[in-house]
Amino acid sequence: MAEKFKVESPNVRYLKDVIEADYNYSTNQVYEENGVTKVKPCSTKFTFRTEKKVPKLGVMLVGWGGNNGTTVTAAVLANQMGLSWMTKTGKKVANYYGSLFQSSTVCLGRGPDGEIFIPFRDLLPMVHPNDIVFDGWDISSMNLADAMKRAEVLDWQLQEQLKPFMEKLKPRPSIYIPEFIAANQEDRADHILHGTKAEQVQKIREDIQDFKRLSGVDKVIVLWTANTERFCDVIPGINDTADHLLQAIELGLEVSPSTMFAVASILEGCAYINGSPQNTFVPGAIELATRHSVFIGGDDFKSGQTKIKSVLVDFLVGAGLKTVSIVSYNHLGNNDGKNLSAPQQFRSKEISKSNVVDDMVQSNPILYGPNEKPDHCVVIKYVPYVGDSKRAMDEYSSEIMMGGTNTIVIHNTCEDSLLASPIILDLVILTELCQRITFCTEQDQDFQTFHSVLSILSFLCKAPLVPQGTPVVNALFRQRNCIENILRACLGLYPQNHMMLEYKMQRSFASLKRPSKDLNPCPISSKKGMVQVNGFHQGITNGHCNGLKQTVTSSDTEIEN
Ligand SMILES: NC(=O)c1ccc[n+]([C@@H]2O[C@H](COP(=O)([O-])OP(=O)(O)OC[C@H]3O[C@@H](n4cnc5c(N)ncnc54)[C@H](O)[C@@H]3O)[C@@H](O)[C@H]2O)c1
Ligand SMILES: O=P([O-])([O-])O[C@@H]1[C@@H](O)[C@H](O)[C@@H](O)[C@H](O)[C@@H]1O
Repeated sequence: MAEKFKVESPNVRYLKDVIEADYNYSTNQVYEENGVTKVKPCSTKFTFRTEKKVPKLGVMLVGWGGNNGTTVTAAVLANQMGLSWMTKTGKKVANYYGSLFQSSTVCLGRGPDGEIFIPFRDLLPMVHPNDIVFDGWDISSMNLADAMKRAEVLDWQLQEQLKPFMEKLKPRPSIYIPEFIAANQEDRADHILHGTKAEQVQKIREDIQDFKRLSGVDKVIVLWTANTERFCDVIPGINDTADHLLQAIELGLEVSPSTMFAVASILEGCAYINGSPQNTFVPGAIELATRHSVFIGGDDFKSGQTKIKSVLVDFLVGAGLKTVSIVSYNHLGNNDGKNLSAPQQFRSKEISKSNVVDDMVQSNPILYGPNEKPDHCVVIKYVPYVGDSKRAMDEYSSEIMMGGTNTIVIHNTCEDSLLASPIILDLVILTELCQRITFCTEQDQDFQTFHSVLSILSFLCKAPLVPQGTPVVNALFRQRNCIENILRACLGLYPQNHMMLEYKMQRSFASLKRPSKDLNPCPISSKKGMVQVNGFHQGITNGHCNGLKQTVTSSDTEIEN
């Protein structure tokens, strides 16, 4: 596929199969010396390689018959076919709103007419969601059309159009261990595998092989969007190492269904993503993924209430306002809410929803003493009538100057599955892209992949899984910038620093005119040429051109706008 744009740089090479880019990775190392805090700017030269060929991607969903599984499948089919449908508020058209890659943009840079934005998905060759082939498993035997109806997420006119396609999709029988999810899920479980744990893991592996063979996809990614499980105890000798975990499965000891799926996926060389909050990735699973150089990621889609929290608290603490109380309440009536009405399953979710402000709080010792953190209360109630339309109510109280208090209250109603579905797409598309990226440094010239624990997925997860000993970042825009800047680095492009110095100087250096072939396309220094407007030094006020002709002259070029 032809590139959407070309980076004009001697550091970027568009080769037959890869885009190769040299990139200076700049950081600032801080250390104490003789009681003095010292900062040392450092730069490491990376060379990135991104394979240009986008594969045919297969995605196998665990929990395919659930609200998220049916909704994301239906959304892709509707977009593939360009469906539209009538509702009481008028015509609706299939789209991918809520997807970082499909519906947000990145700024390439600035041209004579201002900043140039492109769709995030155009930054590097990526899988388009319309091309994804779905398959999966569910403990419920319902075909996807009936399951979509059961989910009560999508408008009926759309469901009617999709029914002939969705009813052909049938989940594969799955692993069911009752004590890991709420007892209220039992009446749903009519489609389960039997046999030993080892036999069930083997069957899941065979399912993956079967899907690959029948669909002709080039690669498969497995994603858990089944119900939230209770946490698993990490037990030495059982799941603390890869070998112990494999042995525990052979011996039929305590291993959760989600971890069994993870093992099966890893052994099949398939990336595995956990969209729920339970601790699927016990140490043995992480070691196994690392041993097999397979990506794993999670935990728990960051879709609504928590996403807002990871922005609002970042803003408050970053603005020097001391958030002292956070209460996050929500009720919903879908099957997820029903499963979460059980204490152990709720506890898994409470943990993932509660830790999301830790990094922001710890970033500001002016406001917070050691180990001091805001009161933080998470409440989830199951109210069947509201279905997938989650009602979230949040209250944020912060201490402000001179003993004042600021309280922000938010009410947020949304179809939970319509927030989660685009996140599922972003998770698998970003994971697949990362499988095509390798890099080396001047000091270590053997090309390597990202670490098996794919922490770049953090933007999409409530409880980011990161390599042991590395920092957990929850602040949403730091997470988003991480993704954007890594992808920009694969193109030799600098991060957006937002300094806009060229517009804050008395003697502008920026070449605002479209760089012609004989002009040095890079900004050029100017020895003279104050910003003059008809002889007067005048800026542009309030973002509006003052209507006067502004001419900036310099030794090499004349800029006129
Ligand atoms: N906004 C969101 O919807 C959102 C956000 C974050 C996390 N999540 C998590 O995503 C998961 C799915 O959410 P949902 O709304 O689709 O729930 P859901 O209950 O509608 O779907 C879950 C599906 O998993 C199936 N299932 C349960 N155990 C299984 C097993 N062992 N193997 C295969 N299938 C199994 C169930 O039969 C059901 O069809 C939940 O864990 C939820 O907490 C959802
Ligand atoms: O992502 P988010 O909106 O903060 O959290 C959501 C919870 O509020 C909701 O109760 C639960 O059912 C969803 O699975 C999701 O986890």
